[in-house]
Amino acid sequence: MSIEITEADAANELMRLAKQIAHHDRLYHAEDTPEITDQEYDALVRRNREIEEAFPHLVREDSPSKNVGHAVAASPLSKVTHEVRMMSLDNAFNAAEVEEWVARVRRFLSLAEDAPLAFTAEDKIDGLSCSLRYEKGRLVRAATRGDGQVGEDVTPNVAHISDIPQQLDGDAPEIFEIRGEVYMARADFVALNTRLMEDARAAAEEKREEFDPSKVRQFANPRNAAAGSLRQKDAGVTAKRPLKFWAHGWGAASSVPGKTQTEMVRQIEGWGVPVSPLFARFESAAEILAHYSTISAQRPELPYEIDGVVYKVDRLDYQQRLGFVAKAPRWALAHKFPAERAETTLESIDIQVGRTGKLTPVGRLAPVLVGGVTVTNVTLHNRDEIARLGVRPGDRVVVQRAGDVIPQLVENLTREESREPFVFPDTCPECGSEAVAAEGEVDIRCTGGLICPAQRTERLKHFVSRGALDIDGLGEKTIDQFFALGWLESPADIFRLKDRRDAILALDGWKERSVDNLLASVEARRAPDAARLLFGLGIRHVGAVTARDLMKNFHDLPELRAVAEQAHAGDEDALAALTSIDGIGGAVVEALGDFFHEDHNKAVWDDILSETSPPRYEVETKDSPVTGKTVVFTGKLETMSRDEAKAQAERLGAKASGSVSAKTDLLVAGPGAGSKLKKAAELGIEVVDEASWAEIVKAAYR
Ligand SMILES: NC(=O)c1ccc[n+]([C@@H]2O[C@H](COP(=O)([O-])OP(=O)(O)OC[C@H]3O[C@@H](n4cnc5c(N)ncnc54)[C@H](O)[C@@H]3O)[C@@H](O)[C@H]2O)c1
Ligand SMILES: [Zn+2]
Repeated sequence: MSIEITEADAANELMRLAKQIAHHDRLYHAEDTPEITDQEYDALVRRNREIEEAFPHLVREDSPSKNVGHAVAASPLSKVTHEVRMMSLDNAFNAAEVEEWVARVRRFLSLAEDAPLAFTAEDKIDGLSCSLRYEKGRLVRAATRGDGQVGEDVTPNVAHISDIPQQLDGDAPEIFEIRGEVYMARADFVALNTRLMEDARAAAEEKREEFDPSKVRQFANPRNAAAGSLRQKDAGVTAKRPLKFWAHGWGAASSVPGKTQTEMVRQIEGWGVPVSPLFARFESAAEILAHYSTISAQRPELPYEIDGVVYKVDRLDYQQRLGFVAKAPRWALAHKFPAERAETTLESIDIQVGRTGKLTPVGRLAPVLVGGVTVTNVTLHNRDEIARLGVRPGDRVVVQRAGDVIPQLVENLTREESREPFVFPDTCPECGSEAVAAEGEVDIRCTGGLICPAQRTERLKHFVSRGALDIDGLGEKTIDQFFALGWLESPADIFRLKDRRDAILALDGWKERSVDNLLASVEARRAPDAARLLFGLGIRHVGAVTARDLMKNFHDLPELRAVAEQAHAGDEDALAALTSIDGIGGAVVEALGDFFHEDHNKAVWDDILSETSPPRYEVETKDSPVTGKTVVFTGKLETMSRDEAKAQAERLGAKASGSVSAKTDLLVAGPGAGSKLKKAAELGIEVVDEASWAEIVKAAYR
């Protein structure tokens, strides 16, 4: 993602993000009462990272990218300084990011592409990190991570966690600090919340007070429950909470009895400390990604919550060489499950005006990570959709994004019938023209047409696009810039850019060659294809195919306009001339009539035709065995659309018809052909399949 902000804005935003993230770190790590979801938090962290990557010299001393967790200064528990700093993990949200990490590791170690490189992979349990210091195999101190340097002493508390042995089995080194996660199983978490509620109810009854369930403090998730239960001044409270533990690493150690992560994890297990049952060793990126899929499939059935899979480079000498960046090891990566649904705040509803004048409401969201990408906007489609969801700025909403699908707003969590609904504007926010919905349509459109700036730039972009005039070198940014300079008031101005050669050259980023190339591609369209030009005007209902159908019948643009205007004025013959064309119906006739009814459209049209001279439109035909014959297509075509097949037939000088009759010469039948195929057989008409048809077409062009 590229960041498009000025340096001053970047510095400001980094300052704001540092404050915001520190605030949420405190609520989450120190108080176990997060105010925003993890997806919203992760989006803030991502944004911070992206800006820092774009402006490395602006990275702050107090940058969230350098800090782990939260300082424990205010904690009532005693403090423990970690001998070896406790770290966080870098995140990946998709396979590509994992592969990038593997490639980075290989580059760092200068490993050849085929050199062996093994990894471990295990589920990332959602609890809180805990360090257990064993001396001569005896547990002497347990501590939370805190800010990575200083944590809280929870030695008396872990005495109540049966997964944590007071004495290790077998031979342990002089000093060995086991690190892992204290967590709460899902069922225990649910039971705990239920018990907290019941206890509060009983207490209220005893005191003969009114019971208000909304005042009872319950835990938001098992992670917060585990943290809140472990970090208790009174270890007696911890004793009543069903906490568990598993190990995933180590810190200070007088000796390390293994050469790989795998050997070490098995050793720790051998000392009687649980490790993940899903821990395994793999030989490649593909294999760890496969394990990720296996674990994500099992996730719903696991008795505890996990939020991803952790990969580590297996060889400890490699880990040593890779070392650390900022706050995480280079040799490990957390591949997080991207939440496909996330909660956030709808901050405002903006109305955007499209090329055809359609007013589209866009929801601006507090940034949130959904499906692994930061989402800040969501389309609200139209007025009806806003009414259906009952959304207004300020509402808490659920956003969903699966795969590459664009994000959708699927639910409003703040539905209160009493509040005033959002009022959809009845004027265009761009030009102030009236905005109306046509009979029976849900979409609301600006009636400003080519005088509406939103429609003008969008129409210009469409005008030069591939399917229309196809002018190289006039990209969206250039159009926006030229438009802002007042150089592109109407499409015809494109053909007058040659008079601004020096002015363009004076702009940033333009060189003699690029200006000459641009002007040359404009000149190459002085005699444009009439159907493409017509399509380029962006008249409603006149798409590329319709534009071609119209031009095939009227051959030049002034003739088309004359007929359209006559039809609009009520001329029956003109109307019939239009509607007798295959594929042209009332909507097209009405749209053309409306277009030529507006003076500003007529002016644009005349202007374009004064700058260009499209040659008479003729469908160029090729000689072939089907020239002059009638062809019918039926069944499913696999390599082309029905429209394309018909266009091919026309270029070969054949007539494409929709029904089989005695006049039919050839039937092209794809799979699923039914009655037409039967009729052709009865009439003794030649039948070929799609492949043979393609051969006929190819032969004609040889
Ligand atoms: N909602 C909020 O306001 C808020 C605020 C702060 C943090 N958070 C959440 O907390 C997380 C960030 O915290 P973090 O910095 O501890 O990072 P993290 O939890 O994403 O990853 C680092 C931790 O993962 C743990 N872990 C679990 N399984 C592991 C394994 N197999 N191997 C190694 N480590 C393993 C370790 O304890 C390690 O410290 C994010 O998920 C974030 O969304 C939320
Ligand atoms: Zn408008």
